[in-house]
Amino acid sequence: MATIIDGKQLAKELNKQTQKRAQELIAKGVKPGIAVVLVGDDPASQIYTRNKHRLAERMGLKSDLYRFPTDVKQATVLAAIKKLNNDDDIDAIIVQEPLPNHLDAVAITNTIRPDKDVDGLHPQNLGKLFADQPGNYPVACTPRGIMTALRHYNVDLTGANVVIVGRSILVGKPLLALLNNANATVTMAGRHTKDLHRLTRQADVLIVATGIAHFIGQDAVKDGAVVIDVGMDRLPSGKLTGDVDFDAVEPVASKITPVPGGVGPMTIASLMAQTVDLAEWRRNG
Ligand SMILES: Nc1nc(=O)c2c([nH]1)NC[C@@H]1CN(c3ccc(C(=O)N[C@@H](CCC(=O)O)C(=O)O)cc3)C=[N+]21
Repeated sequence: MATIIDGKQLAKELNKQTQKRAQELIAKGVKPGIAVVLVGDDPASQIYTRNKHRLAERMGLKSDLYRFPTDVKQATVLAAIKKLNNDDDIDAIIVQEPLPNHLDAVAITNTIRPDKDVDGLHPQNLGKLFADQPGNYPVACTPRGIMTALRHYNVDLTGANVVIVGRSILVGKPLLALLNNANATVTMAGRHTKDLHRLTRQADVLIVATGIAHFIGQDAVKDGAVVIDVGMDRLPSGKLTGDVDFDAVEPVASKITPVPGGVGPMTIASLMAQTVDLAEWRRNG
């Protein structure tokens, strides 16, 4: 029987603190603002966009959505970002991933002002993270939320064997840096990894971000492992599920995140916290 890592509850506590910090800023005449650029109709992005907008409004933050059709031109997206870069009411800019193939995602990312880059995707922010530089800079919200959850549930990372399955710039790569900076021994795996299950069975902490429903079953998990599921997948029935077969893995894990109610709410709570951080940092350094 594993301890369930209750991301929903933990997010609630974090959101309370963020709301308090936001209210203090608002009292000083600064209303933290977030702008979301959404292209097309990716289902995970739609869940994310809806939930974060709802929470931002509840916290009294400014939350703007810029929605474009799938066939939008590169120049239109770049112009929207440049306008947001110069808008003093906007502290945080998100460009939802995935972007359609005809858009140049690298050029788009590089256009976002680093001090408004709430996803921590700009090479300047990623570079600081990989160099473990001190100081204030944004870090991708899902990795930030996962680190908060691991800390809260007293998962000892020093010397731990951590295996990350999934190498995306939004989840896997920043997690690699954060965990490495926390003295874990990190292995990055992906679809090309040979004998993947033999590798995942060695993990003290297994983090899965593949986007493939129930990719990890009981045979892929070591007894007593901590299992973090970043997946946000739909079963043919339409039900929301994760990359981990929760019912099969929960009996062998020591701690495990559910989907929904695990990493997702922590991502959104981290996004709100980091939006307030950016509002403070941009004004006070
Ligand atoms: N630039 C960028 N940054 C992202 O962080 C990003 C992105 N693009 N594109 C899409 C994915 C997906 N994502 C989610 C975050 C939270 C939930 C979430 O709140 N999940 C709830 C779902 C509850 C419900 O069903 O509404 C839960 O897990 O409990 C979902 C999805 C962030 N992403």
